[in-house]
Amino acid sequence: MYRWHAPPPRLDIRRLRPRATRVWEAPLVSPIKQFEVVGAVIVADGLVLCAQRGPMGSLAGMWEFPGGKIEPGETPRAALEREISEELRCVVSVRDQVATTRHEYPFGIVTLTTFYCDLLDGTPTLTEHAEVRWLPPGELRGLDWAPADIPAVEKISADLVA
Ligand SMILES: Nc1nc2c([nH]c(=O)n2[C@H]2C[C@H](O)[C@@H](COP(=O)(O)OP(=O)(O)OP(=O)(O)O)O2)c(=O)[nH]1
Repeated sequence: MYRWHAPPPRLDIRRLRPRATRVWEAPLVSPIKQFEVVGAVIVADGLVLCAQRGPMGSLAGMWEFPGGKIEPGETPRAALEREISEELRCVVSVRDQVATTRHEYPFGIVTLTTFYCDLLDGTPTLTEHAEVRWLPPGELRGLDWAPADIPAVEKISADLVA
């Protein structure tokens, strides 16, 4: 007696789905760290305060605008007032924003927002920086700035150089 056999189902590779990756097979990729940072462009008597980072840690020896990371729940301006009080032992009032830039460093991505500031009280005192210098705006470009700061340095030079 003739028996009809259906042909075996053909393998359709489009229907093959990769099986779910098991946790222990997932690639070990740590997320890129992100830092929200504020910097103070303190201007007094036509001079701009520049600060050199200490010899240890990230961007050692490079020049920056004093400041630091914004803490959770803090506004950028409040963070800047706090950082300047902690780092330079003086009081500033925060004025207009200069620039916001994002730079990818080997250790993470820094989004730096800089503000013009007035010095209200105190004399900048070194607590963690190697050095501070008051420079005319036209001389800012001569320092070895942290890469995230370059657009702000350009903007300040354009704003303040007569
Ligand atoms: N403060 C400051 N940090 C800058 C500037 N440009 C720039 O790339 N950075 C980088 C350096 C650091 O990696 C990061 C800020 O970290 P920080 O160490 O100064 O911050 P912080 O005072 O909150 O430090 P910490 O308490 O976490 O130790 O941003 C700048 O103009 N000012």
